[in-house]
Amino acid sequence: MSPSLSPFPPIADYAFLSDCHTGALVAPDGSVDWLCLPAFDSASVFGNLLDRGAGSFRFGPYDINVPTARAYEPGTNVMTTTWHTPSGWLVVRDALVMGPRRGADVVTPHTRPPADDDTEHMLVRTVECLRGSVEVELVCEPAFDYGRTPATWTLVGDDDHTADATGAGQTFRLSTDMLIGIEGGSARARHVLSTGDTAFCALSWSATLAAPTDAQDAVARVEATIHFWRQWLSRARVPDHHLRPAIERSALTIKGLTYMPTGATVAALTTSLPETPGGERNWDYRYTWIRDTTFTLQALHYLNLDWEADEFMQFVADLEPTEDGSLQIMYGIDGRRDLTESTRDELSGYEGARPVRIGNGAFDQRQNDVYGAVLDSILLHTARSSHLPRRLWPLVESQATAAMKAWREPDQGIWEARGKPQHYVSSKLMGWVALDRAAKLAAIRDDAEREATWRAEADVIRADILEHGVSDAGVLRQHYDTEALDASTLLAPLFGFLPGTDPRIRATVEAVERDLSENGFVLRYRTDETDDGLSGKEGTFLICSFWLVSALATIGEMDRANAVMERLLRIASPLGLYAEEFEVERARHLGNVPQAFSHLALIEAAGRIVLDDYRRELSL
Ligand SMILES: OC[C@H]1O[C@H](O[C@H]2O[C@H](CO)[C@@H](O)[C@H](O)[C@H]2O)[C@H](O)[C@@H](O)[C@@H]1O
Repeated sequence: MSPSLSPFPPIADYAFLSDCHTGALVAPDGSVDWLCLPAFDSASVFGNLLDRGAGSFRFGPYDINVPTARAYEPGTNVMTTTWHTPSGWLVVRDALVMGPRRGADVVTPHTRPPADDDTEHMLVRTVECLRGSVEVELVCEPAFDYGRTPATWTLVGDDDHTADATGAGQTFRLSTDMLIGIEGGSARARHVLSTGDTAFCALSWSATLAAPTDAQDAVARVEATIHFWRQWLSRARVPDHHLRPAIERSALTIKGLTYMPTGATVAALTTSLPETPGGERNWDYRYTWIRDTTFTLQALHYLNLDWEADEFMQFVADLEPTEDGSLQIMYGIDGRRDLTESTRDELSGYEGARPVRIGNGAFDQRQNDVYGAVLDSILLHTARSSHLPRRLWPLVESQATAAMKAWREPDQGIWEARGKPQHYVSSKLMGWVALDRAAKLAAIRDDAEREATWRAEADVIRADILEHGVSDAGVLRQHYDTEALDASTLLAPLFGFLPGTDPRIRATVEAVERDLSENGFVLRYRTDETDDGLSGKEGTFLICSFWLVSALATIGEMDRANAVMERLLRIASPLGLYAEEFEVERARHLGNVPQAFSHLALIEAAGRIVLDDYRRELSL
């Protein structure tokens, strides 16, 4: 389907709202095209993102679809859309409501703020007419269970201001100060506002279905949400630098991808936004990857948001391991282990990209980097809090033991290739990270015996990589049986496997920059050189481009690092968001959005540019 004729808005045009239980995507025309209830990984009730008949909720001026301006309320995940129509001006504000923060503002990084779980399970949309007179419309057309079940509407009370939508065993309530009419599966309202008039609508899905009583109440809830996000952000230490707005938007996005009840984070808000336009590289990212989340923790620690990271450590410590004692590579946001993948073949997919996948078949893959990711986080946690919590020690032992057993084996690698297992260099180097960090943790515990065992194994892994994983040109390669490049080898300097002064690191960074880049954006690998078990060429991978910034900083090439960073800032979405990939030819975002990987790597890259030494700042 030609993008110019596509009924689907570009991926980068969506605004992201979150209440840290679920999130919504709002299209420029004021339509909520993605919302899963009650949690990130629940079935969608508004799924227009993946099929134009799978549910939407529009609120905005009647007959005008292109807004004048869209922006987040500064320092928040609350959206403001300004509309200029032939007859006047409107401002709409959209928020997934967070309740007021009670108690004193907490300043120490390790103290959990009080009453933080104040989500109201409610989407509130307010409108004010600034000048003239404008007709506002509301069209709420849910389709439960990823579009399978249209809503049955029931008016509540006798004033036509409240209606319940039911389907697939779920009910939510629509409340508004406009008069609701029911037409089949949709609830509709239209109302003319004049200068100074306000109106609101709200969807609520908590057990009580409590809703705002009037527009003033609705505005107060939006204000409370603004206050919540600003208070949250005020606790982050963000460098005073021109990168500050990008760091702040990334911090707010990462927090917005966190599931508050457990502290787990989702890799992205969405499922099945294609990595290859019209292709099969469509994945469900609404789960918690150990790798993605432990990388996120680094970013949170860097921002001084240690208690957020502490929550996740508790989540990891409580996870149910597999039969051999190791962790899965990913879990549900509630800690569940089974994420069996299925397809929803009745959905068209975004711009025809099929299949739409629910669940993720990678959940039981062998990916040997995961032990290093966990142990690096535990060391970071220990360094930041100046002690190694006793309940984490069994995890250190089990992950180090698993890494000792696993590192010699081939695996699916950090990119979760669905092809033949290989001896991926980045998996081996994360194996080195696992045993290096385990040895350091044993030293902190005065356990000389384990320290010596784990250090000796780390040395063996390092020697193995340097013998089998380096090409004749002195460049780290993708796996032991190929000359192909892979951007994940940039992790070598970022995790301290070799220093930036080592010629092999310089050669690797420069090879990726020169041979794995398109117009300065980095591919994770070349799909024509790598059998990942899938068809189609993908876009450049944004985390890899941010890694290049960080890696260039480690080899002292600050001008080049800055140049790549500035290029990356220029391709951010108009609201400062990043999807997973960027297609250079058409200058568009691809893949799931917003993607934690991209935002957390932005924070690390910014940290390395601003500080020159990110890990020193992390006290490692
Ligand atoms: O490319 C194939 C794989 O793509 C997805 O994995 C990617 O996303 C993960 C979550 O951010 C990330 O941890 C991984 O490194 C990426 O390659 C997908 O989830 C996999 O099922 C798929 O095989």
